[in-house]
Amino acid sequence: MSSREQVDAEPRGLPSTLSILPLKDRILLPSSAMKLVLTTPSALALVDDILGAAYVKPGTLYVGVVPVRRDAPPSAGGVTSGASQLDAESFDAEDDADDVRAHLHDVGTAARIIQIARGDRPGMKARSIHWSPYDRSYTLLLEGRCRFELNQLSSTSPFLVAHVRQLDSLSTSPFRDLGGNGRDDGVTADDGELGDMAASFKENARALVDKLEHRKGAARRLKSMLEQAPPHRLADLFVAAFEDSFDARLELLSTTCPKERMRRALALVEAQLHAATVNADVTKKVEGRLTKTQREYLLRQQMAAIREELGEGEGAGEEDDLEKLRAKLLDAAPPAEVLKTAEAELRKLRKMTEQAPAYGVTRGWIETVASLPWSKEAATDVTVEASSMADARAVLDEEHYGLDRVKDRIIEYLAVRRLRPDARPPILCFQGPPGVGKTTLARSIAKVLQRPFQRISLGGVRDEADVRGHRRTYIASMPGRLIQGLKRVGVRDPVMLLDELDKMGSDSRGDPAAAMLEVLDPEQNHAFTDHYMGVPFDLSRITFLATANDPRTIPGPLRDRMEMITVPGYTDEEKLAIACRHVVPKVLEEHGLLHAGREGNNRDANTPRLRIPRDAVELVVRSYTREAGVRGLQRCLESLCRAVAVSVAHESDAAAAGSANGDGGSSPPAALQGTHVIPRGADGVPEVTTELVRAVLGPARFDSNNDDLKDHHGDIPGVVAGLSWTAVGGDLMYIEAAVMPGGGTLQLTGQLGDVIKESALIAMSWHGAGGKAESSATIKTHLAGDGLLRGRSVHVHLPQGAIPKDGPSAGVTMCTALVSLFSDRPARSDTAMTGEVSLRGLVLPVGGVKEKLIAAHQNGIRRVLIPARNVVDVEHEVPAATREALEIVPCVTMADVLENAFEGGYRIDLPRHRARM
Ligand SMILES: Nc1ncnc2c1ncn2[C@@H]1O[C@H](COP(=O)(O)OP(=O)(O)OP(=O)(O)O)[C@@H](O)[C@H]1O
Repeated sequence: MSSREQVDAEPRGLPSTLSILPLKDRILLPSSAMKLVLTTPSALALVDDILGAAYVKPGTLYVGVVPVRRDAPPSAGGVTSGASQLDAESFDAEDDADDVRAHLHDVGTAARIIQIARGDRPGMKARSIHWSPYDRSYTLLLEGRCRFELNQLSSTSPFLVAHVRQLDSLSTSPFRDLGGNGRDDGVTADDGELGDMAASFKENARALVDKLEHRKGAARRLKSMLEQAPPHRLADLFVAAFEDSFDARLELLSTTCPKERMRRALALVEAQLHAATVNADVTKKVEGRLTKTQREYLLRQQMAAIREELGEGEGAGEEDDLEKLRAKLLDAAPPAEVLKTAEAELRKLRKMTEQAPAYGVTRGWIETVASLPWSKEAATDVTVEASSMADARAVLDEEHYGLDRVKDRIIEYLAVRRLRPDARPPILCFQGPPGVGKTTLARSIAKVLQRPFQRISLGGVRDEADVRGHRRTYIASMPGRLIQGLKRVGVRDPVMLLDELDKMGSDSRGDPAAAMLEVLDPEQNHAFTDHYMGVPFDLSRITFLATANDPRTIPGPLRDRMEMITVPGYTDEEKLAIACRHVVPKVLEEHGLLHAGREGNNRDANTPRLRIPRDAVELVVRSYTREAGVRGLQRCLESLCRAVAVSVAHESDAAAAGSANGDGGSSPPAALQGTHVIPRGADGVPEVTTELVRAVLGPARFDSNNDDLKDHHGDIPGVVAGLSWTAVGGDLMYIEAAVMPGGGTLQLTGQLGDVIKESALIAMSWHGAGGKAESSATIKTHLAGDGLLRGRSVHVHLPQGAIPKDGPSAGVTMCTALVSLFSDRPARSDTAMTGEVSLRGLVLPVGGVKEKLIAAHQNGIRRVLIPARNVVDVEHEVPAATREALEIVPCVTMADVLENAFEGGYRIDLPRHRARM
């Protein structure tokens, strides 16, 4: 603003002519103020005229503000910031005063000019080159003082001037002289009817202002104004403050009778009060009910609606998303009952905000339902065709070496499935030591059945919720492993392997085995209800298989539901064959040691970049692994591959750089070579020699020459070779017995389970006479009678204390060790034994004979004493090479064992030799 002038003087009455400011779309009421920014030529001329007057007469301080009729030409009226006005020049130049008058209303407001400020035209650039006299503006602050009737226009240029007739009193200013009385309209403050109406109006207005007080700061000011204003001003004051609509204001402006005005204002204030009361009540109620999240939701919805209105379309995004989810849900085609529940949840979701805690939970649940294979099945529902039985066998043979009996059993299983496709197949459980191919056999079955394969690992599962899921109310709850597996596999009829079923435990968090019972029970599993899902899923189309290392630890009821198939451990020869045919190619491929295709060196695809000859594998089998399966062997071969990889990778680099000299061209530089120099065969291909095996794997881990007990046990009474079965397969184990100072007790050491401890007690109490009634000479009575137990105890130790041992099959070995101890005769060094012993000296059959005999064979044992009833297993299970290498002696009683355990036989009556301490 370049200048500012304060114009201030009080007039006594309105002059008969007034300069007129036509105003479009807005109405200035008496008793209210208005700011106008004037930019049109006529308005500028009007203000110029006021300012240019040498003597400012009181009458010139007024302008007449007259509303423009709605039907005036649209071009009429120049809009400026914060104000709109009619530009008199915008009327057709030909129009005479009467035409211009016709566009204006009959009643206007005489306004006192409170302030005039000069400025640039809004939107003008400060340094405009083409300045025009109109590139400027005036800002007027006007105060409405009284109504006037607009008569003829006396001039239309350069601005409008009109003859006017004052309608209201001019003497009171609502802003300065609130207590004044208006006179000239013939109304007095004590006019009875107006006074009553004013009182009632004030009461309502007060109540209204109270209701609005907390929203509008101005309401408080208005309240005091209403209290003090004379009755005939009340209506104007109120409408100016509360009514924004042009029509309502125009109506009041046009109502010249003060009583009529008051009547209208009274109706208005009552209506406003009613609306405000209802509004306040509703708001109160709604606010009471709305939680913070709901309020957020409401606001978000409004925001979404606004965005939609603006065409930003983001509001539709979430809806689209939920629509997609619904489509996915319908696509999954769950049973009607499940669909109904899911749809209900979806409806709930639509009413929630994304920030609500329940939103994620509900959405996660619906997504899980939508991604489960409720009706999707594997592409081929194979009931193995007659011709494909041979194919099935071929697949099994191709992927697994040996295991003929296991494969036979699998083929039988497949054949029954073909003949009775509708029957529920038995659940096969492959039991055996680790790394013997149980998992891969299950995979082969899936391949034969052409079904997707899914492995569910149950090792270490202690919580029922792992199987059956957590209820949705838990934080971070999710479905159990079964449902998760189904979600991953994507069909409802996969082959599902329950791996390591025996490693499932149970604790305070429930019994997962019980849940597993339901999964495997054909009577129940068609409606398996996961806690998280809360709706049943039909598991009956799944082909379940299971694996276990030690089936004894599978709970009885679960074991009864399955058919156990033993996958025995391998002999060294079998391991060698498996390694050469399956494991070596596999590890070479995994380490990038097969040529991918024709390369610069002209190698064919899949020719190895590393050769691992049979003697190297054999060395690994014999000296670096002691296991029933081939997992440790595989790990050793992988170590060898890694050691060679550096050299081969370097060779590749060199070949790429064009400096290679065939395969055997360049050796890695010293920095890369590490500690191993990789030898090459005659054709230049790197080769794993036995020396390299020793260099990479270190000293032999299982060198039998280091075993002192094995070397010397033939000389020591009380030390006997037993054959045991552990989770890693068969093993040869020396049991040592000695007499120690003590109180006549039996002491056992070597990480033993309960069953083996019982066997030791039985061995102690065993009737030395082989169960004959006439002899009561048990070992214990013998020891006591001989005075050997006086002040002494027997100590039996099973070496390799780090390995847990349990089971009854050490019974005969412990008896023999005690007899050897007390008879002071060493047992035969070439003989090992296994068998459970009864209290009366009978030798009972045991498990794991195949692994035990293999272990005996591998450890250079020549004779084995086994329970007579296990002979049949030997014929079925034990490889011919092992059978032929061993002298197998069946035993019925302990007498038979002792007869064969000592050089030159053994007579049953216990000798009274002192045992060596
Ligand atoms: N008879 C076999 N023929 C070919 N490969 C075999 C044979 N037995 C085992 N393997 C190989 O040994 C590896 C280990 O087998 P797998 O994982 O199936 O053992 P597992 O018995 O399931 O062991 P775990 O009890 O620890 O799960 C696999 O790579 C598999 O190919």
